[in-house]
Amino acid sequence: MAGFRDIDRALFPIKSISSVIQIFKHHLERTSEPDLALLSIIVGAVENSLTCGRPNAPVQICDPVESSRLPALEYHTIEVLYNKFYSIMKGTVDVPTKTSTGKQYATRELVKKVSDAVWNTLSRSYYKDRAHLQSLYSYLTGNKLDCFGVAFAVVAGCQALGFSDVHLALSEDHAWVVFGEHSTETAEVTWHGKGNEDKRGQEIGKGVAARSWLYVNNKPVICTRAMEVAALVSAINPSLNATHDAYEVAYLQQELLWLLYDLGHLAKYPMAIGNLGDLEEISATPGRIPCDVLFREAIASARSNYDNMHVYPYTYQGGYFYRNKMYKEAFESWANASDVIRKYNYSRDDEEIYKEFLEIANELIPHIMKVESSGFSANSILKKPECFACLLRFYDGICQWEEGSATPVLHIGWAKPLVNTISKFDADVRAQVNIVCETNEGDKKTEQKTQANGNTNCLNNNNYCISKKESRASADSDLINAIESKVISEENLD
Ligand SMILES: FC(F)(F)Cc1cc2c(N3CCN(c4nnc(C(F)(F)F)s4)CC3)ncnc2s1
Repeated sequence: MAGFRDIDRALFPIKSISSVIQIFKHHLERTSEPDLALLSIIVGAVENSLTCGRPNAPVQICDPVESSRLPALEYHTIEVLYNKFYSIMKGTVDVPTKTSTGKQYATRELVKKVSDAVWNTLSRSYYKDRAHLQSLYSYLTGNKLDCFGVAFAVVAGCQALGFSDVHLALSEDHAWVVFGEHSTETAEVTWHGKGNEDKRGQEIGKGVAARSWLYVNNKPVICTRAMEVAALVSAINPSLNATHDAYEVAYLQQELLWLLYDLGHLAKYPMAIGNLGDLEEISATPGRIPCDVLFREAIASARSNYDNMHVYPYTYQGGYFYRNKMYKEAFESWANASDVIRKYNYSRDDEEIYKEFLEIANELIPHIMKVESSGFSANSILKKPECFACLLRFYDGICQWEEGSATPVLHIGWAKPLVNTISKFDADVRAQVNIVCETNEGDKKTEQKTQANGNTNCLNNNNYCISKKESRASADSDLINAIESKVISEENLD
């Protein structure tokens, strides 16, 4: 059992962010296995003291990184919690003594027992989506964990019991574990969403559930120990309240993410790179690559490691472009996000990404239209056929997401902003967009059409065609007719 090393002790009492970073550096660079429980307790304690601490404590105006802005974190405090975690795990799981053959692999029963040990020590009822419930500090001092926190606690518990084969598997909105000699076994260990029966102990569905975004088409992030450290660092939540972040906690998270980035542990973790990009946009670190490069690296990682089945890398990038008024680029990112979601069937477990697309379609794009149509600049996106093409690709992806799904996606609330948006583009701009339809035997391909006047725009050619009759149909009237007829039929249903 890893536990405290002398060098960790030497860094206590923890009085500054930089000593927390030193402990992580030590665990990542000079140990065989970073101790997940120890690191989670430490950052949980720091986050708690700076975000949930005594509200009327005297706020010292000083450099939070080096000074004693942190209430001193005593070694003893951490040690008590660490030993408590270890005894909970040791107590509820009768681990067979090390077999003569040495390496022992976890079994489904063992994983389920550890999940039960965590599950049965959570307090009865609490608001599961609250902030600061992700760490072992929250678990050990308040018996509260969010859904990610339970999965993380199970992996940390298995590590404490000596099962180094149990690792965290992460989709964009769920977490589970892999284990066994070849890490091919999978098990649910936590709940997902509201009002869903948990499936703890079961293996990850291969059937219809696997086609939903929630399980990212069996392309989850499979963590190494160091990537599990990256997950706990990503889960650090600097928010003080709805409008303010605790500066020191955000700084700690940003520095730890750069430490992990430099060691190569974010290379296969697109969301962690996106988190770092968000932090860099807020407060750029001198001498570091700019945030827009990080968002592009996250996309490249998802494309090369996860068969481009992840949506968030594109919505991280789209959000960045939107906040920086780079609307043409934002449309491109959102169309690319839509090209990912079109490959899935929509299921009831996919609410989180549904809300993401709904906000883009019904809040962000209408806001851009309003802003752009108030100005008269010739440079307006309303004059750009490639912007219109991206919007059609964006909406088309959502339509195809719905096709073949048991649950509908679109409803009248989508149609009004959609029609309003499309009608903001003049007919001569719209007519410059070519929809290249797939011939029946064609496979999915991207056709790059070159316009008479030289600008190119493309629509990923998928099996959703707006008009089969001719490949140069002016798309929008068919699309609007199609949507209006759907809306009318829906209204008749109501
Ligand atoms: F484990 C679960 F169940 F919590 C699933 C995970 C979520 C998540 C994450 N997130 C979720 C996505 N997220 C986003 N923040 N902004 C996003 C975007 F919409 F701008 F793209 S996506 C915050 C960080 N960041 C690192 N790792 C993970 S693992």
